[in-house]
Amino acid sequence: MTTLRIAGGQVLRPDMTVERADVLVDQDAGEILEVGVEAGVGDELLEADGGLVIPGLVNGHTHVAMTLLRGYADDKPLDAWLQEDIWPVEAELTAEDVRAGAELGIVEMIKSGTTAFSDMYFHVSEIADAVDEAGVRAVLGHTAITVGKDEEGAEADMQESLDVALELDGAADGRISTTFQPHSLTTVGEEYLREFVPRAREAGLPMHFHANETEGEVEPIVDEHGERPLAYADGIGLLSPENFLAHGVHVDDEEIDLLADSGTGVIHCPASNMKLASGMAPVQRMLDAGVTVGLGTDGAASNNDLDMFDEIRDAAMLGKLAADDASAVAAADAVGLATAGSAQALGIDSGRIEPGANADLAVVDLAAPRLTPQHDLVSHLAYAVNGGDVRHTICDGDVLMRDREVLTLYEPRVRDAAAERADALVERAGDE
Ligand SMILES: CSC[C@H]1O[C@@H](n2cnc3c(O)ncnc32)[C@H](O)[C@@H]1O
Ligand SMILES: [Zn+2]
Repeated sequence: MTTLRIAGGQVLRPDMTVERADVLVDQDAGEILEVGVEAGVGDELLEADGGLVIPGLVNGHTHVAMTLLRGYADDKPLDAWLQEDIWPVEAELTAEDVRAGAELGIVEMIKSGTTAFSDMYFHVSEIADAVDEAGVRAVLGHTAITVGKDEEGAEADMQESLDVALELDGAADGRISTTFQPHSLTTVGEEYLREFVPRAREAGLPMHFHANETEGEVEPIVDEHGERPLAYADGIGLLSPENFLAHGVHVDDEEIDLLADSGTGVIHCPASNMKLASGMAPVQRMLDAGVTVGLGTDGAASNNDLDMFDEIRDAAMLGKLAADDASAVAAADAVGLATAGSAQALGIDSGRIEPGANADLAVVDLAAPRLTPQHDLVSHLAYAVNGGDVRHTICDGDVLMRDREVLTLYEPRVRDAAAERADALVERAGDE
């Protein structure tokens, strides 16, 4: 057994207390072995003096390759943004573009302490290769959209979502798991959901979809099906403990109960919801009802970064505004969304520093003037830390970033390649 000792720091425990401890990791198994001042010596040492060891953050919903479209189209609501700007340029994306965008997004996440992400996109084998090389953990899938397609095209897209999920599950030495992905309840026709959701369930595939993101998405479902979106989703078999939806902004009390009773996870994306003016998710009400709530950035084109510390702060701030209550979505709750909450929704054993859990960790350097004094480190994680404070990132027992240097991907090459591909992509789209 090869071991890594993360030594000299303070550690965030699952109950949100902080204690002085070392963390000993079994690098072969990729698991945490021991947490404590007496933790064994370790074959390799990672200095965490003056730092706080936290679970690697889990970005529960993103479109990682959309880093190429960061800053390409801003200041519009969801529908106009997708239809006028994003979908036309995405139609020009090549597999090589997706690879370059995914690598850029993964570097950004490693640098800001995120060790796992759940993604919805296409050219998924490119994203899987980037994940494999970078050493992070990911829940991947091909997203199917049937609106605007003939029957053959729609069936093929749904089938591809099933096939990709079955093919890539367990890739990258088990760091990749997969989901079946109908894009949303309005962009996939009912007949396709009714055909493919039972097939995905029979194949044992978890499902990931967008739902209840905007008010404008709720109305057509009520008009067409005579019920709210999540009652409709339940009737189709989309609600279950293995499945999770992104957004859940416009959910009423009955839908919150459906989510809690079915065990379906919700990935809250506060920055995207604010930027697209989609609305304010009732996060505190969902937590009070027992819904599993995680946190995600959504794509970099609607955020516009992949820093989960920003997302934690946004979740705490927006949660208070939504509840009209300054005690809502308290610091520890917001940190919990980005760690245990997302991990539970995604079905991965990360997001907690305990023996037996995945050795997915980040070390936050507490030296910045911004982090002084240190009355309450959980408060700092929620309200004052940013991604630039992360010193080391570890996933599956391997050190991916040491002293702010990413070891698995060469950052300057990744940056240059992505910038070049983004420019060429936008030029191609402009020529259409
Ligand atoms: C076909 S891959 C996924 C698809 O989703 C688009 N997308 C990005 N952000 C959002 C969002 O907030 N709601 C719905 N769809 C979104 C992305 O551009 C891809 O086309
Ligand atoms: Zn999304």
